[in-house]
Amino acid sequence: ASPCNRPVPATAGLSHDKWEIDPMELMLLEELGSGQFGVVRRGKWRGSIDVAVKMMKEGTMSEDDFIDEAKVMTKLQHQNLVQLYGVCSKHRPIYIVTEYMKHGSLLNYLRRHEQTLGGNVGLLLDMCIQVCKGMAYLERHNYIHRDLAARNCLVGSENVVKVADFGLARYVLDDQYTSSGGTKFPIKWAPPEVLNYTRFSSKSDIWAYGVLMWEVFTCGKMPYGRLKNTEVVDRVQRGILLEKPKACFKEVYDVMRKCWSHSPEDRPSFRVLKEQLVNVSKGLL
Ligand SMILES: CN(C)c1ccc2c(c1)CCN(c1cccc(-c3cc(Nc4ccc(C(=O)N5CCOCC5)cn4)c(=O)n(C)c3)c1CO)C2=O
Repeated sequence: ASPCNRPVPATAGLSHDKWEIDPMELMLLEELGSGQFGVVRRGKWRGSIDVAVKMMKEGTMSEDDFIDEAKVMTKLQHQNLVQLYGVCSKHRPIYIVTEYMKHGSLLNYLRRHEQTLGGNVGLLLDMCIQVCKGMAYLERHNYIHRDLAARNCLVGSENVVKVADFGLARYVLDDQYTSSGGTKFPIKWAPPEVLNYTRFSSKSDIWAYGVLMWEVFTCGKMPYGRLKNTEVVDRVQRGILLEKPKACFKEVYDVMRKCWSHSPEDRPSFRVLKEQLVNVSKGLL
């Protein structure tokens, strides 16, 4: 019974936020690298579950807004999305705890395995289709990634590819990253309406997805090579597109070009794109 002798509601204690992870249940292991928010380490949750733990560096993230959003993000569940398990928000720095992907970023994986991947168009196309499936799920849930690129996808065992860090761009405090004039803004993955009005949508994710396909079929080359951001903006505004990668069939390049239609309405949805890519894949193999 409670102090005032009123019966204790059966739900007491269960209201503990289920996206809140008890840091006592986490064992931190080696460092995996560092990103926008600071160091990320591998860890074990409840002794056996492999996790990655982002330890939020002070001043890098609008934490309260993120903690609110975390409730929504834990509900986004798909085999091609890196799962958010929860947050440790009762201490500072806060931790973001996600599924662990043992081969790291897709970009580094492509660069490291260019010799074996370069000739395997079927595998490259399959990686693109996996990312498309994850993005189609986000699109269905009206969730915009805002920074889709090979560097923000992760690779697990058996060439499983998953989309990571979706939606986090909204919580970055570094305006070099958030403003389109900033040095860290992903200009090379941005469509005209984002360059001009920072108007993000699932159709701006589609443009970025086209660039991701180009990254995959070039095994991790830098789009537009060493061109300066101002030169890339000028080309994109004038409708000059990335060239066809050598390893790429014309059908696949035609899909990329559709993703780079100048007006968002002319770009396909991820739902439509997935059907097209699966058909191309059946046709080629
Ligand atoms: C605002 N935006 C878009 C953000 C915000 C934060 C981040 C990112 C974007 C993307 C980068 N990033 C970040 C930083 C550091 C780690 C992770 C990161 C790295 C993982 N895995 C691995 C595994 C292995 C290796 C590795 O060392 N190697 C070398 C040997 O051969 C195998 C691979 C690296 N990472 C992993 O599973 N997660 C969930 C996150 C991540 C991804 O999460 C962030 O933390």
